Amino acid sequence: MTLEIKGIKKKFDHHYAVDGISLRVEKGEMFGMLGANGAGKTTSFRMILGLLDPTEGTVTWDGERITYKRTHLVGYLPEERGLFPKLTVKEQLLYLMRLKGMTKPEIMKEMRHWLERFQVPEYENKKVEELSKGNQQKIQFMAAVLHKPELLILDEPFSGLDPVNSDMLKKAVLDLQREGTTIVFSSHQMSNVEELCEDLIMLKRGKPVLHGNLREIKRSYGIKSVSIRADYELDFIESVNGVYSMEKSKHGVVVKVENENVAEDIFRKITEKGFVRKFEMEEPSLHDIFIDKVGGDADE
Ligand SMILES: Nc1ncnc2c1ncn2[C@@H]1O[C@H](COP(=O)(O)OP(=O)(O)OP(=O)(O)O)[C@@H](O)[C@H]1O
Repeated sequence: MTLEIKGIKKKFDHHYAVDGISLRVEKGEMFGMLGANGAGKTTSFRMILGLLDPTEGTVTWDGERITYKRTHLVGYLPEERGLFPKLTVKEQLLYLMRLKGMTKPEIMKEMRHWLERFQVPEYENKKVEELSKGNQQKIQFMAAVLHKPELLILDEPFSGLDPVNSDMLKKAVLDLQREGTTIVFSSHQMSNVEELCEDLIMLKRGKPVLHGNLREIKRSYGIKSVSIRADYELDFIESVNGVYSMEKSKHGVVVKVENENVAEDIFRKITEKGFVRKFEMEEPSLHDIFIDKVGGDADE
């Protein structure tokens, strides 16, 4: 079972919100979709789910388009949360999950399982409007997973959650992946993406600017960060060719360099001056890569 996206584009009026995305996500994979606000993530999700027709290109799950007849195979946590505030959690989930083809006993069993898991069993008969935003999100998440979808699309699942709830949800997402669910999610929090996904795509104004395996992307990414500590003045490093920036920290300096050769050059120069207490090269964080690739479009 594979999610296969081939050359999708979506044009609104005169501009392309999504402009040529192709990717494959294999069964059981966790895939990250990144981009600044307005980059085209939600529009892509809607096309994957068949809620929006692509202007060009195709999306298939297990070789077929996702039409309303196949919605029981997919789960969706939309960015704009869409629960009915006046219904109780139970009424809400009974309504939504029946649309996915589940029976009442199945829904009740799964609902109680998830309410226990999220440590809110007492919410069953509470109205949604009585719950905090974070707890409403747990219910919305349940509405995306109760029917055990094969493909799960999560649009900003961790936004607005406190660290405890965020971890709880992360664990749930990882367990679903372990059970074989294929998951595509978006997040503006790069640490979540680093923690969860193996492969990702980064969008800028609807176009992919990076695509592939996270570890591979980091390894092959030119810019590295070098942390240096020595017993003498290091200001001269700033003027070495290929140095992007230098920041002083409590224990030395952190230098961003164009590539490994520049780091080697710096290493040679400082060892000529005397004893080096620390010289450590780090791969860039996804946050750094995001800022570099998406640049002015990001409001992070
Ligand atoms: N129905 C629509 N009609 C016209 N323009 C739209 C419509 N939906 C989205 N857009 C535009 O398409 C672009 C991409 O929007 P989209 O919501 O997909 O971005 P996003 O990456 O999900 O952003 P965010 O991180 O803010 O959620 C934006 O410029 C948006 O204004």
